[in-house]
Amino acid sequence: MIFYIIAFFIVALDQFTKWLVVKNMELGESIPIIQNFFYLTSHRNRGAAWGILENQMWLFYIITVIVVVAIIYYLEKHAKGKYLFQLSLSFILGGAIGNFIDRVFRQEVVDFVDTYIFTYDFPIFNIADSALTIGVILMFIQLIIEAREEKEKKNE
Ligand SMILES: CCC[C@@H]1OC(=O)[C@@H](C)C[C@H](C)CCCCC(=O)CCC[C@@H](CC)/C=C\C=C(/COC)CC[C@@H](O)[C@@H](O)C[C@H](O)CNC1=O
Repeated sequence: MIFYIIAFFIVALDQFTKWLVVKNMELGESIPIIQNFFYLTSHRNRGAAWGILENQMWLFYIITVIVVVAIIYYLEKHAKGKYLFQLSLSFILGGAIGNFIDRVFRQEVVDFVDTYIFTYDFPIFNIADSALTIGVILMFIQLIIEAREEKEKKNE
């Protein structure tokens, strides 16, 4: 249950920050937070990461619904007791729902985190993307731990 609450807070934080950006910033406006490193830039994306599959909204609805159903199924059936796995699923769930709300009500995703990693202007993203990426990383860590445990069991 706690993991649905985590997902809810991620959605709430994501939607609140996007609302602030839409309400207080012009499209394309950029506010330097840390010169040459971190800016708040009001941006919209009609695609997925790096703007791929632009305007394929139905594809995004289908993928997101599959992702959400799969996560709830795993949280209920296979992730009991594996807290890192459950945490990764709640982060991915929150991120997917956050961007889904944008896609349904705005037909585009609001992005505002604009970082320059060295000179490369990394794609502008949002809280939902961060939660998705953190969730994906945590899931990889969980899978590596499980693979190690399997190996140790075999070696015993
Ligand atoms: C993060 C997933 C993208 C997110 O997927 C979603 O919504 C999911 C729930 C639904 C999609 C239809 C399906 C995912 C397609 C897979 C994908 O895309 C490969 C992802 C790689 C990823 C490692 C996991 C790298 C990093 C990305 C970025 C940096 O993220 C910190 C760039 C984000 C900016 O391009 C920003 O404009 C994106 C915009 O906000 C819309 N966001 C989405 O489509």
